[in-house]
Amino acid sequence: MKKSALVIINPSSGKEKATEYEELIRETIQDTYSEITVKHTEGEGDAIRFAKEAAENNYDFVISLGGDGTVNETVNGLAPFSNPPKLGIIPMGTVNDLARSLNIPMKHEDAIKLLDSGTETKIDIGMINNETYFTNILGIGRAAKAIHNVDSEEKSKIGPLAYLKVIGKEIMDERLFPIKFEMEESTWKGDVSVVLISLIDSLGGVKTIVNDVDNGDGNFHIFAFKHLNLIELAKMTPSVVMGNLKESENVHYFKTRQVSITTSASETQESDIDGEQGPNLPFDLKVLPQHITIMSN
Ligand SMILES: Nc1ncnc2c1ncn2[C@@H]1O[C@H](COP(=O)(O)OP(=O)(O)OP(=O)(O)O)[C@@H](O)[C@H]1O
Repeated sequence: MKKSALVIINPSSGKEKATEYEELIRETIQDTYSEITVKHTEGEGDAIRFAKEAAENNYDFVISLGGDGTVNETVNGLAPFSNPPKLGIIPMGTVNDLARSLNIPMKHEDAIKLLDSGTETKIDIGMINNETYFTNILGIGRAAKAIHNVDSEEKSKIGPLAYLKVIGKEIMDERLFPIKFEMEESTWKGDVSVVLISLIDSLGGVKTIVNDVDNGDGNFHIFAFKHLNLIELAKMTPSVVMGNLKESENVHYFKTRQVSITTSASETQESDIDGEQGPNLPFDLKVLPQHITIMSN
């Protein structure tokens, strides 16, 4: 049967090298996909639109070339469909959290090979208020934003400590906010400094920071930090380096498929989704278990 693939390229990603790989992708998948369409994004929202059109037109495969922002947009185009096309990722950004968590090689030629010879892996998708989707991490609180702005050169030099440094700057002026989690299993409320809700085991490009999260286990992993001041950060460093953050005394940890998150009426809390600005609280979060199939390693 004739199969069709759409290649979405963000030409601005990865030092503008994305378009160079167009031909190699065609050669790699043309035996399986007789109809290959290539579309280049020009700005925000294009990758969402292209992926949505592909799903509406019953494409079999959508390939996303770009950083986490482009992949997140592609997923937002595919996720509303009950049986979306398979997804391929060629990581071209600086962080590439989802690709790292799926062992997709950072070397582009190797990642392209997987489009044909990789293993199909089903991943969970997080759904916010029935309209926004994420694959990696949702952050709430000021320090959450800082995490995604960690310098990539520093990350490769000093690993997870690069995060502590950036967060350290942000928390000189720590401000706690009230939060309430209403889960299927229980309700919890308290004052926190920052909340991270993860679907994957890689955070900001460092794969070990949350090392017991299995992408595809059907759960959100919620880390609510009581404090992010310098003393607590110093105490937490071993847990962060070892990837067992949930054992830290400074962290309230919850694992759940579904959660409503609210703050007090007088608070406005912004969020950060997969490295991009997300909506403000309140949230109704649901996991769509193993909803998207990705070619991985
Ligand atoms: N042709 C284009 N020129 C400039 N920007 C674009 C273009 N197409 C899409 N964009 C923008 O690129 C952003 C996504 O970039 P993405 O995160 O994928 O790559 P990156 O910034 O290289 O990666 P990273 O964030 O990992 O460093 C989106 O905000 C989108 O608006």
